[in-house]
Amino acid sequence: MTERGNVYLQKSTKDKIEKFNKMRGKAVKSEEFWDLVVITAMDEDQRSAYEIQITDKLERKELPLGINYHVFADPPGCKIGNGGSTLHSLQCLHDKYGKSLSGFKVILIHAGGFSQRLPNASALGKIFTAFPLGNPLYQMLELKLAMYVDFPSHMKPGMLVTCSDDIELYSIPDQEFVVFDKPGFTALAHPSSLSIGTTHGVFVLEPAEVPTISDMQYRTCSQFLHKPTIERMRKSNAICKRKEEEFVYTDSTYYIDHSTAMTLLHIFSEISPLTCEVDAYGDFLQALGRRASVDYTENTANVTKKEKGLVEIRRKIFHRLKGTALNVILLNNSKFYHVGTTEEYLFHLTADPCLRAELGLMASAFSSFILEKTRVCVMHSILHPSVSVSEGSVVEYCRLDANVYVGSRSIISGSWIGTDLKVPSDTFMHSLSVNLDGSTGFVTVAFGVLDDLKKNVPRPADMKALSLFKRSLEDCVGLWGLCLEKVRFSGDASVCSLWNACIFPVCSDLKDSFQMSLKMVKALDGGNTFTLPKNTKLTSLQETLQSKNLEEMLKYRKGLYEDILRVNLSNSL
Ligand SMILES: Nc1nc2c(ncn2[C@@H]2O[C@H](COP(=O)(O)OP(=O)(O)OP(=O)(O)O)[C@@H](O)[C@H]2O)c(=O)[nH]1
Ligand SMILES: C[C@@H]1O[C@H](OP(=O)(O)O)[C@@H](O)[C@H](O)[C@@H]1O
Repeated sequence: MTERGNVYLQKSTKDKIEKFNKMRGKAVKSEEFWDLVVITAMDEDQRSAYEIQITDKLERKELPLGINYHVFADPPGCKIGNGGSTLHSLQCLHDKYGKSLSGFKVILIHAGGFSQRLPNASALGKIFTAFPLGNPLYQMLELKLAMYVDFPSHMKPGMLVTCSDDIELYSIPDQEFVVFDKPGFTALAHPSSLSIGTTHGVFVLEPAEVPTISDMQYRTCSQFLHKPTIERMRKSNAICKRKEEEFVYTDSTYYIDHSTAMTLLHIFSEISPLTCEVDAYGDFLQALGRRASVDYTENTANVTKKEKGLVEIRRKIFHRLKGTALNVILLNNSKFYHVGTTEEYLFHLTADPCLRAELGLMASAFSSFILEKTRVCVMHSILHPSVSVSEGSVVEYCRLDANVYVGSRSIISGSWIGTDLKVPSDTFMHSLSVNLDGSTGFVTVAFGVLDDLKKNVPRPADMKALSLFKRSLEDCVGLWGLCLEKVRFSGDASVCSLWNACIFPVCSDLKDSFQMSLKMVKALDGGNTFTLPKNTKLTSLQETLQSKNLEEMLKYRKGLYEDILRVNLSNSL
């Protein structure tokens, strides 16, 4: 992107944020905003957690008022993916609004799933991930609504489909608008490197009627490739060139008009109840365009679980959608950010100067303490003035007592860190509240920031192959004085991973919980020894989420909120 492009991008992003800020806590006119904001959840439990948070946000005047916010849970049973959830949400909307849906502009934000790659969002949801900007503090939901704030007034009734772990920034010429008025699908497209293209959707464009270079172009797509290899991009003519530099146009968010939404609803009636994951990108967009071919339906390389019936369902979707237009809006001065892993989260919130400048991210947002450093991120937290947070780290929803030290590239979330404690670098620690036999307990999970929570082995005896803080899990449990054979994995015993390893103590106090887990972490670097007290109840992150005490976690955040307001008020006097 040129320097001039960058200036436009920053200005345009700032304008959108300002526009959205004016809508927060105010009743909006129907023309200027969405008629319905719909968020999807994986199950009823997640739905109620999201609903409570939306209600609290409306009360705190963090969101525009006067429109309907809905949270729809996926039906019970197998995971249906964001495509299945799109279909199910359409059904819920149709059941609720009937014919009047044909007049509504809807934004559908997918937020189901465990967020295993960004586990500080597992309990309360990725869409409620805090970002260091705004007053009141933004979460991903506000960021999405702000970045798309110009869409509803230039859109025909229909639905904008988006996920909760990506952000798109764009600028277009003054007096022009992103217009969604065409039948079929209309997707936003961003110039990206070929390597980004391998992990997202890539558009193959029909030749332009009149070749022009502009910040925004309306084009047609002949084929959509999902997570293609570079070789495939080349073979399919997906690669474009500007000043000798190769790039591809990748996907993010897309719009469907009302009549296409009804086609999807019809498809749903033919394939429900769903017994497999359907992808809103791979399974819908690959069926579109003149050159779409059924071949992809057999390719299950990108599918997490290869359930029976998947290929058949994909084929049905393909045949029903074939012939539907795939329009693309090339946003040539735009950026796509994915914030769905701990690595991406740390980079964009601390190290990345681009997103910081574009969104105006702060080092310290809605917290009791202003940090001098720029490459850190403290949000919704109370820090004693003697605290030190090293560069590259994020602290959110925490209390840090006197002389606490946090090393670099660490994530601390929802915790209370007692006086004089030192958290090593590259450490992820997240405290959660649980319901235990009628009383409240606390669990602080701890991982290396780059540990893979999804990697699994078939038997507990194979835990040597799982790596925690660069040590094998087998070594770790030995260092904590645990008997190898007694280590439990919650849930499905044939899938043993860091996600379901019952290695974290349940404590009766939040501060003690952090301290005990920190001792375990420190025992792993050889510096300190630590043996878990006999009869300590141990649990996993998976099990903790199943028995999470939502009220307690939200109460803790609310307490912090009130204390921060109080501290900041007294500091300003
Ligand atoms: N409602 C619903 N949303 C989903 C489902 N699968 C994925 N999503 C959403 O689609 C988007 C992309 O999915 P992923 O990045 O795989 O989300 P995830 O499963 O939470 O991520 P990890 O556990 O970290 O791999 C996210 O916004 C998810 O919330 C689903 O089965 N139901
Ligand atoms: C924004 C979307 O991200 C998806 O990836 P995941 O978040 O599902 O990993 C891709 O699969 C889609 O093609 C699209 O790019």
